[in-house]
Amino acid sequence: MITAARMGAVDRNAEALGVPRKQLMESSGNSVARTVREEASEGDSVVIIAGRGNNGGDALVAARFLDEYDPSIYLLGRPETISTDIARENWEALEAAGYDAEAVTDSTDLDFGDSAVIVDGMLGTGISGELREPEATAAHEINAAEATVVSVDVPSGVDADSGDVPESAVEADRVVTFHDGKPGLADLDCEVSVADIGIPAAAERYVGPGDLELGTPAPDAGTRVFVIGGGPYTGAPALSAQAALRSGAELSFLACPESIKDVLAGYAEDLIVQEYESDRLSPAEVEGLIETATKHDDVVVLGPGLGTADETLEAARTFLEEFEGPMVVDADALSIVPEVETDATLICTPNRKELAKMGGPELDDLEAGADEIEAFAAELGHVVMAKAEADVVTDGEHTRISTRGTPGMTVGGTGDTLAGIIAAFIKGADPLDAAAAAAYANGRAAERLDRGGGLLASDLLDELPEVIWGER
Ligand SMILES: NC(=O)C1=CN([C@@H]2O[C@H](COP(=O)(O)OP(=O)(O)OC[C@H]3O[C@@H](n4cnc5c(N)ncnc54)[C@H](O)[C@@H]3O)[C@@H](O)[C@H]2O)[C@@H](O)CC1
Ligand SMILES: [K+]
Repeated sequence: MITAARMGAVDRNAEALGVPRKQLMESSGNSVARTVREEASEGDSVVIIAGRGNNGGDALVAARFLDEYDPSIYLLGRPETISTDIARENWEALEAAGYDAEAVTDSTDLDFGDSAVIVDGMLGTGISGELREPEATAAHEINAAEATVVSVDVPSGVDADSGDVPESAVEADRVVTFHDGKPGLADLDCEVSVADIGIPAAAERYVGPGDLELGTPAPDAGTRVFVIGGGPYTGAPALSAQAALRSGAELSFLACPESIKDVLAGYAEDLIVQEYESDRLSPAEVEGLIETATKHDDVVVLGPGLGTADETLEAARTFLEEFEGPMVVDADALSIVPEVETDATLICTPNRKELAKMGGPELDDLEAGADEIEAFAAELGHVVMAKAEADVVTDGEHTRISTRGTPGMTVGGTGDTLAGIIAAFIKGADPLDAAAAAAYANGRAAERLDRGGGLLASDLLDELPEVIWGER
């Protein structure tokens, strides 16, 4: 099953792989025509009703594959208002080739005659709200006709994600949906078939610009990120906190020992540093940290630079068990995740060594071991983002791989920037989508900068907004 938003992302990834939407539209139209041929007999008449979006574009393509029925083609609305280039090009192709194609603005002009099959290509996944005119009346007429109704992708009006069926929606006999099943079609009382339209498997498997678009939050998401890190180290938490800001977080707070407060604050004036008394994180601090994070509805990054002192790990464990909000767990805090019982959403970001230390698979090649990582995430009950040349991100059910990035990223600190980006992306999002988008952004930032060697994690910071808002 695939949601409309994810479908849009996969479709964009396909385009980046060299399979443009217009090519997919050609396959979609062809597969609709195949179903029409199953329903129509020789000499039957076929009517095609196209809306002004890509759903209509699919239907217009189908017309070219149905010459044997000499179909009557209706476009709902004026051709100038067709909303996408590829749909318009398919309309113009029909006109140029002399098809019986007519634009109607008043649906009462539709004439189905004694048609055997009506193709409903009015609205697909781009619908919002109740059907408007001329679609509403057209749907009414379609439902009143005797013909077999073949709907393109979804019966027009039905919400492909939620399954909401407004009263005005088309009642289909058959639906030809594309690439994968849609959750909103599961309960419909009609025959639904899934057509393979030639989207490469890599468009789902490997993160691309579509994942970035899907996983990037709205600019007004208002996320406050709270990095709990530092003690023995200072660079790591500062990189995470700054990466979160560069990725759209509204505020980045850092909790750290008093002894390093000035060092952290000195890295950037944008960081807000909240100190605690002891030299490293210890159980005494936990209650106060949870209170702060809960009060501000924070996304927490736990781990960067914390060190592995027993009392620190004890404190991290209590934090993980008691804080209920979303958390990115990195570095030293990772090893305790398997022992922790929590309903909170954790995104764990281990490298190869940390993955093994968590009890996960020992792998040289993460991509080759993606299934094992997926099984480990399922057992763990959290999202795992395993980092190496290829990053494997999985929620235990679905797995995506990021091959973005450069060899220069083996430099220290690029995992800390990644943790900060995930934190900025995660609020209200599907954690898998957020993590996949973050991996893409971090890797792309490096790709844009790479001059062969000498990359610094801090170089990525400036580049992140260019990638996230420039390329999405
Ligand atoms: N995403 C993909 O990978 C692919 C999508 N394809 C097709 O593209 C469709 C989605 O296309 P679009 O995003 O252009 O959207 P649609 O074609 O579903 O609808 C967009 C049009 O409907 C109008 N509209 C929206 N709400 C309305 C309402 N309540 N009443 C009347 N009109 C309304 C809009 O103004 C716009 O003109 C899919 O359903 C599918 O058929 C295929 O071409 C193949 C690949
Ligand atoms: K439709």
